[in-house]
Amino acid sequence: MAKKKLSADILDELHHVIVSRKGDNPEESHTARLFSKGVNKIAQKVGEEAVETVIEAVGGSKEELAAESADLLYHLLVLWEARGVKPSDVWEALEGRKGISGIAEKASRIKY
Ligand SMILES: N=c1c2ncn([C@@H]3O[C@H](COP(=O)(O)OP(=O)(O)OP(=O)(O)O)[C@@H](O)[C@H]3O)c2ncn1[C@@H]1O[C@H](COP(=O)(O)O)[C@@H](O)[C@H]1O
Repeated sequence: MAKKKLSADILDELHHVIVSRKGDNPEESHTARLFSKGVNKIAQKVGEEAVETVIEAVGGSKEELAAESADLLYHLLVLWEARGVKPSDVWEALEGRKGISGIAEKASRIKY
């Protein structure tokens, strides 16, 4: 069987699953459990997953870095939903930065 072609579309699919878990039983769904704990706890989890990603980036294998990155993206999507941010809001922000050098953008922010 042909292997499914994976792309960032999977983030939109995951977002739909995350939204569908709202109000579900926290005993049966990790996502529902996170929502039941509130934004502060979800934000804390994102911070933990970010640290774990950084640890794997400097000392782990590529596979471990990819796995921790997946954990981070999942928890970040849950955080966005908990704060009412849609993935498309973030995609728009990225789209708006296309063609703008990060270095030039930073220089434009420096005030003397
Ligand atoms: N991508 C993920 C995903 N990545 C990580 N995790 C879970 O995140 C948890 C992280 O474990 P930790 O011990 O760090 O955190 P914790 O259990 O909250 O413990 P504490 O930090 O509270 O002590 C694990 O239970 C992982 O299984 C995920 N849980 C769900 N998903 C996706 O979400 C979908 C829906 O999941 P449910 O909501 O559980 O049905 C799944 O089909 C997946 O596609």
